[in-house]
Amino acid sequence: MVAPQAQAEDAELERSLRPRRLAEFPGQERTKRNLAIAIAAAKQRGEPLDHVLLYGPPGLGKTTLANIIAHEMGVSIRTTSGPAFERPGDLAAVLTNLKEGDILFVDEIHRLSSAVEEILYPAMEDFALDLVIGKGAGARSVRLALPRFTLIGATTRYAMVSAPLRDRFGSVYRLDFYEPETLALILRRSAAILGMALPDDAAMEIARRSRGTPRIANRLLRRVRDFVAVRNGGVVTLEAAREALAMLEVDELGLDESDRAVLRAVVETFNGGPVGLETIAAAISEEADTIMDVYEPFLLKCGFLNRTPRGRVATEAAYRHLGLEPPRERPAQAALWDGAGAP
Ligand SMILES: Nc1ncnc2c1ncn2[C@@H]1O[C@H](COP(=O)(O)OP(=O)(O)OP(=O)(O)O)[C@@H](O)[C@H]1O
Repeated sequence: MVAPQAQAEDAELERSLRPRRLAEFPGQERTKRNLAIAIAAAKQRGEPLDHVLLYGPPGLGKTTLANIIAHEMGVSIRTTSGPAFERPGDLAAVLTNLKEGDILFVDEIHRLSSAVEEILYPAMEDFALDLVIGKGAGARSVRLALPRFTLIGATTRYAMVSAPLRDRFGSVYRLDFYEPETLALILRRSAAILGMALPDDAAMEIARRSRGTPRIANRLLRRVRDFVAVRNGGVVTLEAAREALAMLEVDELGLDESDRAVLRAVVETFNGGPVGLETIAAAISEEADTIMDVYEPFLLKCGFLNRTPRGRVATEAAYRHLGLEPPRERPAQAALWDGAGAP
């Protein structure tokens, strides 16, 4: 329920709820301020915007921001993702089809293969495509000019974007989890678009339980709407919102059964850690990547987990959240590090 990745049922609604302009996009103030200046300057010079890298956990608005940038610049956007490029030729075909000023949005850019990345370097730096014609001794390289375009890359794994690729982005922005007040604003806007009356206290209640993530906030709003349609004559109240969220087993911090399973594994199965990610993944039959991208960032933010050189360690707050008494002897946490690999 609170998985921040997009789900099939989200797609259509997400399109209708996506803000189209920077001014309609609440939150991420630092990123917005910098982007607004970069966009205005590029427009003034009549040049394409410098390449932009956006990173952060899923559902925080990377795709939305890419579309907003295109809209604000008044250019077209071509959306694709890292794994879609199997061979260098796939990327070359997309690049040669761009028009001057267009935006190429590559989601999951950390998943580009190195052969495909090689094509991207001269494309980003010199707007050129280097083609090798022929084989062996007779092979020669030909340079084709490309239209000047803007690459917007998005990733949930900044540390997995290779250094040469990272260096070619003119600006890099990290998206942070949203504060409940900002999510409440987003919810009120979504409710208005959906033609729903949403009292402030109910908006705050849903916001607090949305794991700091707009995608989850919008999804919970939809569930509350369904719930009140059946149980409360279509009227949203704080009580009804609470009841709906309790039925979904989303707790007061927004943690769902899967988050709690990760915490319980560290606390109960591995005595509070330190324990490696792969081991936690095996214990709860979940992909290590999913834990790293989806569950762990929020558990770190809540202060329930710490990353140490020897693995993940549960904090006292994690024990308390699970209704358990923290042990007296805690594992040595002197060598804490944040390990996220982010600047
Ligand atoms: N600041 C915001 N204001 C309003 N809605 C937002 C905001 N950020 C995200 N959303 C909404 O949340 C949903 C998910 O956003 P988006 O697809 O941009 O996230 P993402 O970071 O690209 O996720 P992913 O990494 O999974 O692709 C969309 O419906 C979007 O409208």
